[in-house]
Amino acid sequence: MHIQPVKQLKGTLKVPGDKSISHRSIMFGALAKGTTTVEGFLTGEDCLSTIACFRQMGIHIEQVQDKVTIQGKGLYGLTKPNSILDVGNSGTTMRLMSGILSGQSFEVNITGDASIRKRPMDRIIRPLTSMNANISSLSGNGLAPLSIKPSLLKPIDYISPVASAQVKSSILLANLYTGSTSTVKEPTLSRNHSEIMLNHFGAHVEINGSLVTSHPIKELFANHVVVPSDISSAAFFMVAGLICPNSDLILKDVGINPTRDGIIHVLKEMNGSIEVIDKRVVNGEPIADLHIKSSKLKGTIVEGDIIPTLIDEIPVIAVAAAYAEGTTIIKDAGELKVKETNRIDTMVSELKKMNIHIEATADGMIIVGGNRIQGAHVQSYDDHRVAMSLAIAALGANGHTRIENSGCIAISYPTFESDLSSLIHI
Ligand SMILES: O=C(O)C1=C[C@@H](OP(=O)(O)O)[C@@H](O)[C@H](O)C1
Ligand SMILES: C=C(OP(=O)(O)O)C(=O)O
Repeated sequence: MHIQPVKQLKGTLKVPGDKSISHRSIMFGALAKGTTTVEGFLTGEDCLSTIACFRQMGIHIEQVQDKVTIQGKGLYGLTKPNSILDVGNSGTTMRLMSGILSGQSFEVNITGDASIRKRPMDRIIRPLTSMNANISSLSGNGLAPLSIKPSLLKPIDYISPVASAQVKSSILLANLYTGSTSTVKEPTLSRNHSEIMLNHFGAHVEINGSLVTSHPIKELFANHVVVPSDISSAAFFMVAGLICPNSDLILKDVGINPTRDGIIHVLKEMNGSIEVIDKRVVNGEPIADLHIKSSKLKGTIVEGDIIPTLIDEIPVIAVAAAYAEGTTIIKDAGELKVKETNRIDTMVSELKKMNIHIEATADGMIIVGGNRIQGAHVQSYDDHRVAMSLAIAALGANGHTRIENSGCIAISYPTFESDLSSLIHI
Protein backbone atom coordinates (compact mmCIF):
# COMPACT_ATOMS: atom_id res chain seq x y z
CA MET A 1 0.00 0.00 0.00
CA HIS A 2 1.21 3.51 -0.86
CA ILE A 3 0.08 6.48 1.22
CA GLN A 4 0.60 10.16 0.44
CA PRO A 5 0.10 12.84 3.10
CA VAL A 6 -3.38 14.40 2.98
CA LYS A 7 -4.59 17.99 3.57
CA GLN A 8 -7.89 17.02 5.16
CA LEU A 9 -10.38 14.17 5.69
CA LYS A 10 -14.07 14.91 5.25
CA GLY A 11 -17.29 12.94 5.00
CA THR A 12 -19.50 10.27 6.51
CA LEU A 13 -18.47 6.63 6.80
CA LYS A 14 -20.04 3.44 8.10
CA VAL A 15 -17.17 1.05 8.83
CA PRO A 16 -17.89 -2.71 8.50
CA GLY A 17 -19.42 -4.91 11.17
CA ASP A 18 -17.85 -5.81 14.49
CA LYS A 19 -15.48 -8.78 14.20
CA SER A 20 -16.16 -10.19 17.69
CA ILE A 21 -19.94 -10.02 17.23
CA SER A 22 -19.77 -11.45 13.68
CA HIS A 23 -17.82 -14.54 14.86
CA ARG A 24 -20.28 -15.11 17.69
CA SER A 25 -23.33 -14.77 15.40
CA ILE A 26 -22.10 -17.74 13.34
CA MET A 27 -21.11 -19.90 16.32
CA PHE A 28 -24.24 -19.28 18.41
CA GLY A 29 -26.46 -19.43 15.31
CA ALA A 30 -25.00 -22.87 14.49
CA LEU A 31 -25.73 -24.14 18.03
CA ALA A 32 -29.24 -22.66 18.18
CA LYS A 33 -32.44 -24.39 17.03
CA GLY A 34 -33.81 -22.79 13.85
CA THR A 35 -32.77 -20.17 11.33
CA THR A 36 -30.60 -17.28 12.49
CA THR A 37 -30.29 -14.24 10.23
CA VAL A 38 -27.45 -11.73 10.48
CA GLU A 39 -27.14 -8.28 8.94
CA GLY A 40 -24.01 -6.16 9.01
CA PHE A 41 -21.80 -9.28 9.14
CA LEU A 42 -18.06 -8.55 8.71
CA THR A 43 -16.76 -10.30 5.59
CA GLY A 44 -13.16 -10.15 6.87
CA GLU A 45 -11.06 -13.28 6.42
CA ASP A 46 -11.20 -14.14 10.13
CA CYS A 47 -15.02 -14.31 10.15
CA LEU A 48 -15.02 -16.23 6.87
CA SER A 49 -12.74 -18.78 8.60
CA THR A 50 -15.42 -19.22 11.27
CA ILE A 51 -18.07 -19.79 8.58
CA ALA A 52 -15.83 -22.35 6.83
CA CYS A 53 -15.23 -24.30 10.07
CA PHE A 54 -18.94 -24.56 10.88
CA ARG A 55 -19.78 -25.53 7.29
CA GLN A 56 -17.24 -28.33 7.68
CA MET A 57 -19.24 -29.49 10.70
CA GLY A 58 -22.44 -29.81 8.67
CA ILE A 59 -24.03 -26.40 9.25
CA HIS A 60 -25.73 -24.85 6.23
CA ILE A 61 -24.67 -21.19 6.05
CA GLU A 62 -25.60 -18.81 3.24
CA GLN A 63 -23.57 -15.63 3.04
CA VAL A 64 -24.19 -12.84 0.53
CA GLN A 65 -22.05 -9.83 1.36
CA ASP A 66 -23.01 -8.72 4.89
CA LYS A 67 -26.21 -10.82 5.05
CA VAL A 68 -25.92 -14.32 6.51
CA THR A 69 -28.43 -17.07 7.15
CA ILE A 70 -27.48 -19.98 9.42
CA GLN A 71 -29.56 -23.14 9.67
CA GLY A 72 -28.85 -23.97 13.30
CA LYS A 73 -29.02 -27.62 14.36
CA GLY A 74 -29.08 -27.22 18.15
CA LEU A 75 -26.39 -27.83 20.77
CA TYR A 76 -25.84 -31.43 19.61
CA GLY A 77 -26.26 -30.94 15.84
CA LEU A 78 -22.63 -30.49 14.72
CA THR A 79 -21.09 -33.39 12.78
CA LYS A 80 -17.50 -34.62 12.57
CA PRO A 81 -15.53 -32.69 9.91
CA ASN A 82 -13.80 -34.68 7.15
CA SER A 83 -10.48 -32.93 7.73
CA ILE A 84 -8.62 -30.75 10.21
CA LEU A 85 -10.40 -27.45 11.02
CA ASP A 86 -8.39 -24.43 9.90
CA VAL A 87 -9.00 -21.11 11.69
CA GLY A 88 -6.56 -19.19 9.46
CA ASN A 89 -5.31 -16.14 11.38
CA SER A 90 -8.17 -16.00 13.89
CA GLY A 91 -7.44 -16.41 17.59
CA THR A 92 -11.11 -15.81 18.40
CA THR A 93 -12.19 -18.75 16.22
CA MET A 94 -9.58 -21.10 17.70
CA ARG A 95 -10.28 -20.30 21.34
CA LEU A 96 -14.09 -20.00 21.28
CA MET A 97 -14.54 -23.02 19.02
CA SER A 98 -12.34 -25.12 21.35
CA GLY A 99 -14.91 -24.57 24.12
CA ILE A 100 -17.70 -25.75 21.83
CA LEU A 101 -15.73 -28.72 20.47
CA SER A 102 -14.84 -29.92 23.97
CA GLY A 103 -18.53 -30.80 24.41
CA GLN A 104 -19.00 -32.76 21.15
CA SER A 105 -19.21 -36.51 20.69
CA PHE A 106 -16.58 -36.58 17.91
CA GLU A 107 -12.84 -36.19 17.75
CA VAL A 108 -11.39 -33.20 15.91
CA ASN A 109 -8.08 -31.43 15.26
CA ILE A 110 -7.76 -27.66 14.81
CA THR A 111 -4.94 -25.65 13.30
CA GLY A 112 -4.29 -22.21 11.81
CA ASP A 113 -1.66 -20.13 10.03
CA ALA A 114 1.95 -19.58 11.14
CA SER A 115 0.97 -16.72 13.48
CA ILE A 116 -1.83 -18.69 15.17
CA ARG A 117 0.54 -21.61 15.74
CA LYS A 118 2.73 -19.32 17.86
CA ARG A 119 -0.06 -17.90 20.05
CA PRO A 120 -0.66 -19.33 23.54
CA MET A 121 -3.43 -21.93 23.70
CA ASP A 122 -2.50 -23.20 27.19
CA ARG A 123 -4.70 -20.37 28.51
CA ILE A 124 -7.77 -22.31 27.27
CA ILE A 125 -6.30 -25.82 27.53
CA ARG A 126 -5.89 -25.38 31.31
CA PRO A 127 -9.46 -24.38 32.28
CA LEU A 128 -11.05 -26.69 29.69
CA THR A 129 -8.98 -29.60 31.04
CA SER A 130 -10.23 -28.72 34.55
CA MET A 131 -13.73 -29.07 33.08
CA ASN A 132 -12.68 -32.60 32.09
CA ALA A 133 -12.21 -31.77 28.41
CA ASN A 134 -9.86 -34.05 26.51
CA ILE A 135 -7.92 -31.25 24.80
CA SER A 136 -4.21 -31.17 24.09
CA SER A 137 -1.56 -29.41 22.08
CA LEU A 138 -0.41 -31.88 19.39
CA SER A 139 3.15 -30.59 19.66
CA GLY A 140 2.98 -30.71 23.46
CA ASN A 141 4.08 -27.10 23.92
CA GLY A 142 0.74 -25.39 24.55
CA LEU A 143 0.49 -24.27 20.93
CA ALA A 144 -1.83 -25.25 18.05
CA PRO A 145 -2.52 -27.62 16.36
CA LEU A 146 -4.90 -28.84 19.05
CA SER A 147 -6.59 -32.22 19.41
CA ILE A 148 -10.01 -32.44 21.08
CA LYS A 149 -11.59 -35.81 21.89
CA PRO A 150 -15.04 -36.56 23.36
CA SER A 151 -15.48 -36.44 27.13
CA LEU A 152 -18.16 -35.66 29.70
CA LEU A 153 -17.72 -32.04 30.78
CA LYS A 154 -18.16 -30.81 34.33
CA PRO A 155 -18.63 -27.21 35.55
CA ILE A 156 -15.87 -24.93 36.85
CA ASP A 157 -15.44 -21.85 39.04
CA TYR A 158 -12.51 -20.31 37.23
CA ILE A 159 -10.37 -17.43 38.41
CA SER A 160 -8.75 -16.30 35.18
CA PRO A 161 -5.19 -14.97 35.42
CA VAL A 162 -5.81 -12.83 32.32
CA ALA A 163 -8.57 -10.43 31.24
CA SER A 164 -9.42 -12.22 27.99
CA ALA A 165 -12.84 -12.47 26.38
CA GLN A 166 -11.57 -15.43 24.37
CA VAL A 167 -10.74 -17.41 27.53
CA LYS A 168 -13.98 -16.38 29.25
CA SER A 169 -16.09 -17.20 26.19
CA SER A 170 -14.42 -20.58 25.67
CA ILE A 171 -15.48 -21.58 29.21
CA LEU A 172 -19.01 -20.16 28.81
CA LEU A 173 -19.44 -22.19 25.62
CA ALA A 174 -18.06 -25.40 27.15
CA ASN A 175 -20.47 -24.88 30.05
CA LEU A 176 -23.42 -25.27 27.65
CA TYR A 177 -22.47 -28.97 27.75
CA THR A 178 -22.18 -29.45 31.54
CA GLY A 179 -25.90 -29.16 32.41
CA SER A 180 -24.71 -27.15 35.40
CA THR A 181 -23.51 -23.71 36.58
CA SER A 182 -20.00 -22.34 35.95
CA THR A 183 -18.43 -19.03 36.88
CA VAL A 184 -15.51 -17.06 35.48
CA LYS A 185 -13.86 -14.27 37.47
CA GLU A 186 -11.52 -11.96 35.55
CA PRO A 187 -8.82 -9.63 36.94
CA THR A 188 -10.60 -6.84 35.02
CA LEU A 189 -13.66 -7.05 32.84
CA SER A 190 -13.06 -8.01 29.19
CA ARG A 191 -15.52 -7.54 26.29
CA ASN A 192 -18.92 -9.05 27.12
CA HIS A 193 -20.37 -9.75 23.66
CA SER A 194 -20.70 -13.49 24.36
CA GLU A 195 -22.73 -12.86 27.49
CA ILE A 196 -25.04 -10.38 25.71
CA MET A 197 -25.56 -12.52 22.60
CA LEU A 198 -25.94 -15.82 24.47
CA ASN A 199 -28.78 -14.23 26.45
CA HIS A 200 -30.26 -12.90 23.18
CA PHE A 201 -30.33 -16.57 22.06
CA GLY A 202 -32.12 -17.68 25.24
CA ALA A 203 -29.20 -18.60 27.49
CA HIS A 204 -29.00 -17.57 31.15
CA VAL A 205 -25.74 -15.73 31.71
CA GLU A 206 -25.46 -13.30 34.62
CA ILE A 207 -22.93 -10.45 34.68
CA ASN A 208 -21.77 -9.07 38.05
CA GLY A 209 -18.85 -6.75 37.39
CA SER A 210 -15.94 -8.97 36.37
CA LEU A 211 -17.72 -12.14 37.55
CA VAL A 212 -19.84 -14.00 35.02
CA THR A 213 -22.18 -16.90 35.87
CA SER A 214 -23.45 -19.31 33.25
CA HIS A 215 -26.60 -21.15 34.36
CA PRO A 216 -27.72 -24.42 32.79
CA ILE A 217 -30.04 -24.32 29.76
CA LYS A 218 -31.58 -27.02 27.55
CA GLU A 219 -31.08 -25.26 24.24
CA LEU A 220 -30.38 -22.00 22.39
CA PHE A 221 -33.01 -20.49 20.07
CA ALA A 222 -32.34 -18.87 16.68
CA ASN A 223 -32.63 -15.10 16.45
CA HIS A 224 -31.94 -12.08 14.26
CA VAL A 225 -28.60 -10.33 14.82
CA VAL A 226 -27.81 -6.77 13.75
CA VAL A 227 -24.04 -6.29 13.93
CA PRO A 228 -22.86 -2.79 14.95
CA SER A 229 -19.95 -1.16 13.10
CA ASP A 230 -16.65 -2.24 14.64
CA ILE A 231 -15.19 0.34 17.05
CA SER A 232 -11.79 -1.31 16.47
CA SER A 233 -12.07 -0.39 12.75
CA ALA A 234 -13.62 3.02 13.46
CA ALA A 235 -10.58 3.70 15.70
CA PHE A 236 -8.35 4.18 12.64
CA PHE A 237 -10.62 6.97 11.35
CA MET A 238 -11.03 8.53 14.79
CA VAL A 239 -7.27 8.99 14.97
CA ALA A 240 -7.02 9.99 11.28
CA GLY A 241 -9.71 12.68 11.71
CA LEU A 242 -8.00 14.07 14.82
CA ILE A 243 -4.45 14.26 13.40
CA CYS A 244 -5.17 15.46 9.84
CA PRO A 245 -5.75 19.22 9.61
CA ASN A 246 -9.19 20.68 8.75
CA SER A 247 -10.89 17.33 9.12
CA ASP A 248 -14.53 16.65 9.94
CA LEU A 249 -15.86 13.08 9.96
CA ILE A 250 -19.05 11.28 10.95
CA LEU A 251 -18.67 7.57 11.74
CA LYS A 252 -22.09 5.86 11.68
CA ASP A 253 -23.60 3.15 13.93
CA VAL A 254 -20.40 2.39 15.87
CA GLY A 255 -20.61 -0.15 18.71
CA ILE A 256 -19.83 1.72 21.95
CA ASN A 257 -20.23 -1.15 24.43
CA PRO A 258 -18.44 0.09 27.62
CA THR A 259 -16.20 -3.02 27.50
CA ARG A 260 -14.89 -1.76 24.12
CA ASP A 261 -15.01 2.05 24.23
CA GLY A 262 -11.68 2.81 25.96
CA ILE A 263 -10.32 4.45 22.80
CA ILE A 264 -12.99 7.18 22.99
CA HIS A 265 -12.05 7.97 26.61
CA VAL A 266 -8.33 8.06 25.84
CA LEU A 267 -8.64 10.24 22.73
CA LYS A 268 -10.92 12.67 24.61
CA GLU A 269 -8.40 12.76 27.47
CA MET A 270 -5.80 13.64 24.81
CA ASN A 271 -7.96 16.67 23.92
CA GLY A 272 -9.51 15.00 20.86
CA SER A 273 -12.82 16.42 19.63
CA ILE A 274 -15.11 13.37 19.57
CA GLU A 275 -18.83 13.84 19.99
CA VAL A 276 -20.96 10.76 20.68
CA ILE A 277 -24.32 11.36 18.98
CA ASP A 278 -27.67 9.57 18.93
CA LYS A 279 -26.92 6.75 21.40
CA ARG A 280 -29.21 3.74 21.00
CA VAL A 281 -29.25 0.00 21.73
CA VAL A 282 -29.43 -2.82 19.17
CA ASN A 283 -29.68 -6.47 20.35
CA GLY A 284 -28.47 -5.36 23.78
CA GLU A 285 -25.39 -3.66 22.27
CA PRO A 286 -25.12 0.16 22.62
CA ILE A 287 -24.28 2.02 19.38
CA ALA A 288 -23.88 5.68 18.37
CA ASP A 289 -22.58 7.98 15.64
CA LEU A 290 -19.24 9.65 16.28
CA HIS A 291 -18.39 13.18 15.14
CA ILE A 292 -14.63 13.71 14.87
CA LYS A 293 -12.87 17.03 14.24
CA SER A 294 -9.14 17.81 13.89
CA SER A 295 -7.64 18.53 17.28
CA LYS A 296 -4.39 19.58 18.90
CA LEU A 297 -3.67 16.40 20.88
CA LYS A 298 -1.66 16.14 24.09
CA GLY A 299 0.10 13.16 25.68
CA THR A 300 -1.52 10.96 28.32
CA ILE A 301 -1.08 7.84 30.43
CA VAL A 302 -3.01 4.70 29.44
CA GLU A 303 -2.95 2.00 32.11
CA GLY A 304 -4.96 -0.32 34.39
CA ASP A 305 -8.57 -1.44 33.98
CA ILE A 306 -9.09 0.49 30.73
CA ILE A 307 -6.53 -1.67 28.87
CA PRO A 308 -8.84 -4.62 28.00
CA THR A 309 -11.40 -2.12 26.64
CA LEU A 310 -8.93 -0.84 24.02
CA ILE A 311 -6.46 -3.69 23.62
CA ASP A 312 -6.70 -3.89 19.80
CA GLU A 313 -6.59 -0.10 19.46
CA ILE A 314 -3.21 0.41 21.18
CA PRO A 315 -1.24 0.39 17.89
CA VAL A 316 -3.30 3.31 16.57
CA ILE A 317 -3.26 5.05 19.99
CA ALA A 318 0.54 5.00 19.64
CA VAL A 319 0.08 6.84 16.33
CA ALA A 320 -2.17 9.46 17.97
CA ALA A 321 0.53 9.86 20.66
CA ALA A 322 3.18 10.50 18.01
CA TYR A 323 1.10 13.43 16.72
CA ALA A 324 0.42 14.78 20.24
CA GLU A 325 2.41 17.36 22.23
CA GLY A 326 4.24 15.73 25.12
CA THR A 327 4.76 12.19 26.32
CA THR A 328 2.33 9.28 26.27
CA ILE A 329 2.95 6.24 28.46
CA ILE A 330 1.14 2.95 27.81
CA LYS A 331 1.38 0.39 30.65
CA ASP A 332 -0.21 -2.95 31.69
CA ALA A 333 -0.46 -4.00 28.04
CA GLY A 334 1.70 -7.15 28.06
CA GLU A 335 -1.15 -8.94 26.20
CA LEU A 336 -0.02 -7.07 23.07
CA LYS A 337 2.94 -9.46 22.90
CA VAL A 338 0.69 -12.47 22.12
CA LYS A 339 -1.46 -11.01 19.34
CA GLU A 340 -0.93 -11.63 15.59
CA THR A 341 2.57 -10.22 16.20
CA ASN A 342 4.27 -8.85 19.29
CA ARG A 343 2.54 -5.51 18.74
CA ILE A 344 4.86 -3.66 21.11
CA ASP A 345 7.91 -4.68 19.10
CA THR A 346 6.37 -4.35 15.64
CA MET A 347 4.89 -0.88 16.27
CA VAL A 348 8.06 0.41 17.93
CA SER A 349 10.29 -0.82 15.11
CA GLU A 350 8.11 0.57 12.30
CA LEU A 351 7.17 3.92 13.89
CA LYS A 352 10.89 4.53 14.55
CA LYS A 353 11.43 4.29 10.79
CA MET A 354 9.02 7.25 10.50
CA ASN A 355 11.20 9.34 12.81
CA ILE A 356 8.85 8.90 15.77
CA HIS A 357 10.35 8.88 19.29
CA ILE A 358 9.02 5.62 20.69
CA GLU A 359 10.51 3.03 23.05
CA ALA A 360 9.28 -0.38 24.15
CA THR A 361 8.85 -1.08 27.87
CA ALA A 362 8.22 -4.40 29.62
CA ASP A 363 4.43 -4.00 29.35
CA GLY A 364 3.84 -1.19 26.88
CA MET A 365 5.55 1.76 25.25
CA ILE A 366 6.57 5.37 25.74
CA ILE A 367 5.99 7.81 22.89
CA VAL A 368 7.33 11.36 22.82
CA GLY A 369 5.18 13.35 20.42
CA GLY A 370 5.81 16.48 18.45
CA ASN A 371 8.67 15.23 16.27
CA ARG A 372 8.55 15.82 12.49
CA ILE A 373 7.10 12.55 11.17
CA GLN A 374 8.63 11.20 7.97
CA GLY A 375 7.13 8.96 5.31
CA ALA A 376 9.07 5.68 5.16
CA HIS A 377 9.23 2.16 3.77
CA VAL A 378 7.63 0.05 6.52
CA GLN A 379 6.51 -3.55 7.19
CA SER A 380 3.18 -4.91 8.44
CA TYR A 381 4.68 -8.25 9.55
CA ASP A 382 1.33 -9.61 8.26
CA ASP A 383 -0.50 -8.01 11.19
CA HIS A 384 -3.67 -6.22 10.02
CA ARG A 385 -3.77 -3.75 12.91
CA VAL A 386 -0.10 -2.84 12.43
CA ALA A 387 -0.65 -2.28 8.67
CA MET A 388 -3.68 0.01 9.19
CA SER A 389 -2.02 1.92 12.05
CA LEU A 390 1.00 2.64 9.83
CA ALA A 391 -1.33 3.84 7.05
CA ILE A 392 -2.89 6.34 9.48
CA ALA A 393 0.55 7.48 10.69
CA ALA A 394 1.47 8.12 7.04
CA LEU A 395 -1.47 10.49 6.41
CA GLY A 396 0.14 13.35 8.35
CA ALA A 397 3.79 12.55 7.56
CA ASN A 398 6.21 14.39 5.32
CA GLY A 399 6.60 12.45 2.09
CA HIS A 400 5.39 9.15 0.81
CA THR A 401 5.00 5.89 2.79
CA ARG A 402 5.09 2.39 1.39
CA ILE A 403 3.66 -0.44 3.55
CA GLU A 404 4.85 -3.96 2.68
CA ASN A 405 2.47 -6.93 3.03
CA SER A 406 -0.63 -4.80 3.47
CA GLY A 407 -2.86 -7.61 2.14
CA CYS A 408 -3.34 -8.78 5.74
CA ILE A 409 -5.72 -5.83 6.22
CA ALA A 410 -8.44 -8.09 4.73
CA ILE A 411 -8.35 -10.10 7.99
CA SER A 412 -10.54 -7.51 9.72
CA TYR A 413 -11.22 -4.68 7.27
CA PRO A 414 -11.29 -5.67 3.56
CA THR A 415 -12.54 -2.25 2.40
CA PHE A 416 -10.10 -0.16 4.47
CA GLU A 417 -8.26 1.37 1.51
CA SER A 418 -11.37 2.37 -0.45
CA ASP A 419 -13.07 3.71 2.72
CA LEU A 420 -9.98 5.82 3.43
CA SER A 421 -9.86 7.08 -0.18
CA SER A 422 -13.52 8.13 0.04
CA LEU A 423 -12.64 10.63 2.80
CA ILE A 424 -9.42 12.06 1.36
CA HIS A 425 -9.30 15.62 0.06
CA ILE A 426 -5.74 16.24 -1.15
O1 LIG B 1 -13.24 -12.24 22.10
C1 LIG B 1 -12.92 -11.57 21.09
O2 LIG B 1 -13.68 -11.47 20.11
C2 LIG B 1 -11.62 -10.89 21.09
C3 LIG B 1 -10.92 -10.73 22.26
C4 LIG B 1 -9.60 -10.07 22.35
O3 LIG B 1 -8.62 -11.07 22.55
P1 LIG B 1 -8.25 -11.68 24.01
O4 LIG B 1 -9.42 -12.39 24.52
O5 LIG B 1 -7.09 -12.57 23.72
O6 LIG B 1 -7.87 -10.49 24.83
C5 LIG B 1 -9.27 -9.26 21.10
O7 LIG B 1 -7.91 -8.91 21.09
C6 LIG B 1 -9.62 -9.99 19.83
O8 LIG B 1 -9.38 -9.17 18.72
C7 LIG B 1 -11.09 -10.37 19.81
C1 LIG C 1 -6.07 -10.02 18.16
C2 LIG C 1 -6.98 -9.98 17.21
O1 LIG C 1 -7.79 -11.02 16.80
P1 LIG C 1 -7.72 -12.58 17.13
O2 LIG C 1 -7.23 -12.75 18.54
O3 LIG C 1 -9.10 -13.08 16.92
O4 LIG C 1 -6.76 -13.19 16.12
C3 LIG C 1 -7.23 -8.70 16.49
O5 LIG C 1 -8.16 -8.68 15.66
O6 LIG C 1 -6.53 -7.70 16.70
